[in-house]
Amino acid sequence: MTITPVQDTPQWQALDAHFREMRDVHLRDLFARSPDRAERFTVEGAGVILDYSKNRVTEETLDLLLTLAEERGLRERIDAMFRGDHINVTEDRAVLHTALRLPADAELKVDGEDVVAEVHGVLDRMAVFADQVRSGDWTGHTGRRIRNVINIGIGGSDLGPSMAYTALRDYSERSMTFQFVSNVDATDFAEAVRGLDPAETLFVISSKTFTTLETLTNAHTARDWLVGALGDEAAVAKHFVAVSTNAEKVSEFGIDTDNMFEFWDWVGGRYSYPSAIGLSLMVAIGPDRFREMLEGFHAMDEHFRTTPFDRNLPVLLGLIGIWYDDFFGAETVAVLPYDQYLERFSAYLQQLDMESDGKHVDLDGKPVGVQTGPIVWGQPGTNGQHAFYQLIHQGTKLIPCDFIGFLETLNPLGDHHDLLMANMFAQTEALAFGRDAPEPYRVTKGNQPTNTILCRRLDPRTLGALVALYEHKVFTQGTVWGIDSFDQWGVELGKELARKIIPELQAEEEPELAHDSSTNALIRRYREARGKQAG
Ligand SMILES: O=P(O)(O)OC[C@H]1O[C@H](O)[C@H](O)[C@@H](O)[C@@H]1O
Repeated sequence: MTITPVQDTPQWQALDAHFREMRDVHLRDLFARSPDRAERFTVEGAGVILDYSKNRVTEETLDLLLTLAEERGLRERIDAMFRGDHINVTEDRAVLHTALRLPADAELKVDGEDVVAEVHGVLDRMAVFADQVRSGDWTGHTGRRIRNVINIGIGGSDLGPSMAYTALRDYSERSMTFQFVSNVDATDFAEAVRGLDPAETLFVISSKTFTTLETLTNAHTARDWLVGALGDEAAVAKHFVAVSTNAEKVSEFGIDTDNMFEFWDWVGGRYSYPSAIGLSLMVAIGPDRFREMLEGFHAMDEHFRTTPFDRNLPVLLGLIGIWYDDFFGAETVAVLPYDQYLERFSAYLQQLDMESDGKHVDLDGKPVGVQTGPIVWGQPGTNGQHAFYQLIHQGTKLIPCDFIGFLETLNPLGDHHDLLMANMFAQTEALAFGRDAPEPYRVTKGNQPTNTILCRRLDPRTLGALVALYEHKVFTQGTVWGIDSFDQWGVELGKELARKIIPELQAEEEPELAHDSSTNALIRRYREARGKQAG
């Protein structure tokens, strides 16, 4: 494949010229010029409304960005992804998270396999298991019903289910507890199990590869905790289930593959929570709600696949992001949900976006000549307003923001929701238009761009649509940059070095250290303290 560096395309150069005309244009003027701007720059799809009018764009900007997307082959790439082509080139894999949410009567064959039948086969098994646990039919080793579910996993095998569980807590089984242990720091496990009765606790060991250091360490610790308390190795069968693509490693660990829920190498870790990786979530919210969530994902998938780009939410979100990232030089994007249930949403998006588009070479392996994926961050509103918003309003940086809000609340208490939403609307207004004042320190210059994303209410369907919106935004951007959004080689070096350092920390004899002087000294200092702690 030979891909033209994006900055060498005439469309990019046209955008560059246009940027020089646009960089000092104020949102005040853009709104003054066209009274129907909000109407023209609002689109809706899969139950999600996107008002992108408070962005520093004109119709011309959008035309240029849309032409760029077409020139970069976005249409063909979307079709290739949904078809199951091996678009993850460095790992030679299909990228088919969209197949996880196809309805049962859909058809998709990939590499000779009927993907839809496989997906629904696993979903049905998950549903049977989830119902058994929820109803108390699945009992622990001593016959007690399961009251606590702990998912052990990290990265994509943790962030999706934990974010979605938090987001959908209102729909979850309140008589049970759900926890997510990820960090290899023992504190994570120790605090999760504090006060829990092992006889009532189920561990879901989630790992695509089943080789991840953190997850296997936590899984072994969990097994020791459980077997130590119940006094019988056989207890593992009733208290451990696995979610993985790697049956061999699962049985090596000691989990019967009858208690394993499968997914496939065409599901990337950070795209995996609509697969069996969502098992703990399904136990929490029940199979019906889980399927509604998949319908929401699918609705946004279809919107992305079939809607013309000028009305396509993920495409617009992606292209507007590129406008700031590459032309205005914005380094970050803040995602600010005005809903407490979405408190983990930006942490989830960090992996989705930064692991996907944090790349320095294109599909041909040549250095990318432009900035790729942004730094994603954020906190739920209104908390952020009393913390970091000051910098967005009056600092020297350009920080594009996505505001996410809901027209209805799940907790209608007094006038809380009016106050919450008033704050959200006020922020986007203040950021766009600012305020003049005689004292320089009071001046708020405005012209800070925002997207407003509105949905009716936070339910499983809406959550699915929102996640898919961001998945496809990331894909749109990766396609324009010409990078592989589906590998993550950058995480390997640190893992390899850690594997080398572990025995150096643990060796009885002083090891020969061949790192740089800083790393050597840090290791020696740690060994010294470790020796003292042991002594
Ligand atoms: O699911 P696992 O195989 O345990 O992988 C867990 C995570 O670890 C890796 O380091 C990757 O960076 C992530 O993309 C992945 O989600």
